Amino acid sequence: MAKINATILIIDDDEDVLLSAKLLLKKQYSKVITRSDPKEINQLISSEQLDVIVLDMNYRIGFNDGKEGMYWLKHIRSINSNIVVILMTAYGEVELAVNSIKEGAFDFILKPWTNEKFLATINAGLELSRKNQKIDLLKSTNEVLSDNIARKFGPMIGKSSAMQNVLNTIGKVAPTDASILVLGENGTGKQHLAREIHRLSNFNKGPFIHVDMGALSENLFESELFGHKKGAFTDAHEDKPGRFEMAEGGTLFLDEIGNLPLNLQSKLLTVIQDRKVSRLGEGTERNFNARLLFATNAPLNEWVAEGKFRQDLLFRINTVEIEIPPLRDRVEDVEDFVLHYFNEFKNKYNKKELIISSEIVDMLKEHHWPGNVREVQHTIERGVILSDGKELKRENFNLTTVKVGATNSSSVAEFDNLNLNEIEKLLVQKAMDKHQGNISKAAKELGLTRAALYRRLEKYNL
Ligand SMILES: Nc1ncnc2c1ncn2[C@@H]1O[C@H](COP(=O)(O)OP(=O)(O)OP(=O)(O)O)[C@@H](O)[C@H]1O
Repeated sequence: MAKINATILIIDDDEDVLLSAKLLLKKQYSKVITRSDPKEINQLISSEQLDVIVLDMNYRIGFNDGKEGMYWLKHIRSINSNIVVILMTAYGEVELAVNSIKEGAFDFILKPWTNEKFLATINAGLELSRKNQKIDLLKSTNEVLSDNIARKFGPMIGKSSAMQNVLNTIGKVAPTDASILVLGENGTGKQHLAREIHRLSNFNKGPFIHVDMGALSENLFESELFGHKKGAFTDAHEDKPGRFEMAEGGTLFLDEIGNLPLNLQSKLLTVIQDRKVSRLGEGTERNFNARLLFATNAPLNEWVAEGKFRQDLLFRINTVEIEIPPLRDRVEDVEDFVLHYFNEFKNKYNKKELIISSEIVDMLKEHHWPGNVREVQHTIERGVILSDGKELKRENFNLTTVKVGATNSSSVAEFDNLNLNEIEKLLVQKAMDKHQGNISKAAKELGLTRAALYRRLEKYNL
């Protein structure tokens, strides 16, 4: 029979005990170390990858109060709480052993032991030790991934007075527990701001969990947000935590909150009020402790009046409301965005010699940017890719939408008599025609996510 790959340390001052334990365990496990003096623990913990330590409770002749065993148990746990400690105790010291479990021992083995029970206890301990190690690994992986995502979002750009006001407000509210509702058109940077609030908050050591309500189908909302128990519905093949649980100790960002169906709005309200969640199909409630942030580009106040959004929920989520102005209303920021993305993409596409003239920057400053910052990002990326000389040229950009200030341009005339919704509909239609219904290409051109474009197609019946 193949041995289990594990290192077990046994410490007991009785050489007979050590010998018989070693004879039994070495048939099962790849490495079994025995020591009679617990003082060697420190050195062994640093030199060996220990999975389980089996520790006697008493070491000095005549002493059987178990104090030494308890001391070493606490000591091991303070150095590495992933190592599973199993205590060995003689008949009559069971009460002591039970106390040791309160101090973090995994279990105890009564001397003299039966081999079967001894092995079963060690195997169970080993399983826990493996789980502890896996959790540690996942925590580290999670930290690296979160860091990578945060880097992808980059620095906060916005020297315009409008953005300075926004940043000033978040500086004040980020360290509080207040729920924040971020408003703004698509691509204005709502998620970017939510991440900045998380960074400045007291929850910044925890995860940032983003839920795009616009991308969830109606029957998935509940289980995504609150989790489910195995068997709660046909596809629930295993227990699964919801996003509320995943955000524990961090921030839960519910994006496009306006997309939450009415019946779930009341459930969300109860969860936020009680700060408790229960998984679908499960009776027990779990407390949650996470910062809640919300965002939408929907006119929630109008929706309340139309009965599409619950007023009590709106009051709960908008303790502080922050509106990010569209980019056309903070033209002072355009140049910084252009240069930021220009540097990013010329590095990415290995065009380090490429330059951008002030004429091109001025041209870009005049553009209306209906897709806001995301449109700048995509426009510059496309421009850098299409450029072939040393300098970005006008023709590398395909700016066909309204130009601010270009009063005699035909595109302005075309939009002159339309309201914002009609212009949006026209732009969406144009992009869809141009790309023959290809959602990804049209979304990219408009500076929208696919989900955001789908919502508009639905809204305008296109
Ligand atoms: N102030 C800013 N500084 C730097 N980058 C920004 C800023 N605002 C937005 N961005 C960048 O613009 C892109 C779009 O921003 P984001 O996804 O936060 O917008 P959004 O309002 O949440 O969009 P949507 O409503 O479509 O979900 C992201 O790449 C983001 O990093």
